[in-house]
Amino acid sequence: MVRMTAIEVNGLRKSHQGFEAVRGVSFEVAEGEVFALLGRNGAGKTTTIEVLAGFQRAGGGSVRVLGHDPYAERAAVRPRTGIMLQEAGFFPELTVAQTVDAWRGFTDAPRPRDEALELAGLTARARTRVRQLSGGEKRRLDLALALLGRPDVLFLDEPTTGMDPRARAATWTVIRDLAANGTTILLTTHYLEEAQRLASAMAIMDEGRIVASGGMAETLAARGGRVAFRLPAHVGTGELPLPATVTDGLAVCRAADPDLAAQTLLTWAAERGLRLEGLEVRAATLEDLFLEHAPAAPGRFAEDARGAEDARTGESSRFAEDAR
Ligand SMILES: Nc1ncnc2c1ncn2[C@@H]1O[C@H](COP(=O)(O)OP(=O)(O)OP(=O)(O)O)[C@@H](O)[C@H]1O
Repeated sequence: MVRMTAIEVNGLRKSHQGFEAVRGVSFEVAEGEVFALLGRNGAGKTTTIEVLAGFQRAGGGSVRVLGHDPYAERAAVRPRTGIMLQEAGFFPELTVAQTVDAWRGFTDAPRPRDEALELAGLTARARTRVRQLSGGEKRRLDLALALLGRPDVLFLDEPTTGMDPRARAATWTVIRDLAANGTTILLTTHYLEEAQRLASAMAIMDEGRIVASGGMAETLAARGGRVAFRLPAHVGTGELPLPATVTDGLAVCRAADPDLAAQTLLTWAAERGLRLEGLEVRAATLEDLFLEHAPAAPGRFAEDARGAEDARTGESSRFAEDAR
C-alpha cells in the first residue's frame, strides 16, 4: 500500500509580536504515522501545531494537512482533525459527561459519549465535576474530546503531562491503536522515552529550527551507543583499547556497535586481570540525541541537563517498568 502524505510543512515561518518562534521548518508525516516533534521549552513546537491546526496563519512557507491549507481551507480540514492543546478551556462546574455532551453538540457524527469516556479511561469519573479532576484526569478529558470526531489527523501537545504511569501506558495504547487504524498523529512531549516508544519518525526543534530529524529506528541506529565503566585504579585513559572520555572516574566509550566495544574492553581487562566495575552497555536513546542537539542554555539549566544525563538510565528503566 502506498502511504499518502497527511501533513506537509515546507519552510514554515511564524512570528509572535516580532519574535520569530518558527524559522523555516520543513517535515512530512505519512498517513497513519506517529510523528514526534521534540525540543526544549520555547523551541516552537506549539506554534507549529497551532499553524497546522489552522488556529494561526503561516507567516512564511506553506503547510498542508490532508492536502489543504488548514487556515484558508479551515472548513475542509477542521472536521477531520482532533487537537489536544496544552491548556484546555473547560467549564469547571460541568461534569465530565456534561462536558463531553456539550462538545458532541459541536461535532459532526460524534462518537457516543460512553465510547469517548472509555477510550480516555474516564468512565468512572463521568459524574465528577471538571474542577474536581486531577491534572492527569483533565488531560484524559482533553483526549476524549479530541477523539470525539474520529479524526483522520490528531495533534497532541504534551498529551500525557501529569498522568500517572498507568494512565500514560493506557494513553500509549490508545495512540498506537488509532495509528494502526490509519489516524495520523503528530505529538509533542518532553518524555523522550514516550516519543521513542510511540513515534516512527521525529524532528528535534531548537530556537525555531529543526536540528535533527528522520526515522526513529534509523536515526538511533546511526548514532551508535556507549559503553561505560569505572576506570580501574592505576590505569590511564591512553592504556584502554578504545578511545574514551573519563569524568569523575567514569570512562565512556562511544561506539557504532556497543556490544562489540564491550567485548573488546572485557577481553582487554581479562588479559590484565582487571575488573570493569559498573560496566553498562547501552544502545543510543532519544535522550542522548536530544541532549546532543538541543543543549541547555548556559546557567542553571545546563547543570540540570547534566544531572539528567547521569540519572538517565535509572529513571527511564523505572518508568518503563511502571508502564509495562
Ligand atoms: N502569543 C505569543 N506571543 C509572544 N510570544 C509567544 C507567543 N506564543 C509563543 N511565544 C514565544 O514563541 C516561542 C516558541 O513558543 P512555543 O510555545 O511554540 O514553544 P514550545 O516549543 O511549544 O515550548 P514548550 O515546550 O515550553 O511548550 C517562545 O519563546 C514563546 O515565548
